[in-house]
Amino acid sequence: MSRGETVRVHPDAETLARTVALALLTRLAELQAEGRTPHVVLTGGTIADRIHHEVAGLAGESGVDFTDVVFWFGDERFVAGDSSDRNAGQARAAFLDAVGATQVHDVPSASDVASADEAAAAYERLLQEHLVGEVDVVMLGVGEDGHVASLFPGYPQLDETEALAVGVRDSPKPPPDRVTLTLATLNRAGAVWFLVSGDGKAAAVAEALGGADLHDVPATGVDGRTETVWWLDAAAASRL
Ligand SMILES: O=C(O)[C@H](O)[C@@H](O)[C@H](O)[C@H](O)COP(=O)(O)O
Repeated sequence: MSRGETVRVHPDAETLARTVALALLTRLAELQAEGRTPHVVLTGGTIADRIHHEVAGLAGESGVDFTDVVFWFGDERFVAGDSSDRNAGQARAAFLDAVGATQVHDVPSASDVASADEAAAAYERLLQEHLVGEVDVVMLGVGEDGHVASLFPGYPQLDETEALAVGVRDSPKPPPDRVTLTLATLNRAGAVWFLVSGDGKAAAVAEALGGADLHDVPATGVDGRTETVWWLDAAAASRL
């Protein structure tokens, strides 16, 4: 395990989602109390969606000013802007609209630009323009194959060292065309939170925490500068 890496196990997905939502709201409130504008990188996926809904339910009592939080996406499915597959659309529906977030940086869609590479280049420019300093919290779902964002085992994007965001073709998880932040960008975060639920992920979690090669288990390649937390339910932790 890296410096500052912790594992937090909760009995089930529901408790996990509620706990992560509360932790996020607490972190945002603390950062704002220090006079900072928090930057958060969101992820797609099922457990993230549950967490997002919990955030919407709990936001009112949190004291967080969501107009003063900047949201980014760790990856995006390269589909039409109005597709229900878009991580951005799902996050808006789950909580961003409900909490009144106004600073949400979407990855350009297939309705805006011609290719995932073009969308990635545009997102990189946005990051360069609006991301001063580091991201405060990066949230990452983890696939059964150990992928995070759209960084898949054996794929060349894992070795990208210059670009902040890159296009992905032939993704093993549909849809095939995607945009992802690179490891270099994800590793600029103060806190990295892995969000993992279900026994289908147990082997990937055990391998990542066991120090697998990042080309085999991409989650191994991401570490927060001050904190890396594996938020798990009991099923995802069952092989630890
Ligand atoms: O766009 C996506 O699909 C993702 O951002 C991806 O990295 C996701 O977070 C994991 O695949 C976990 O997804 P599940 O929680 O649905 O398994």
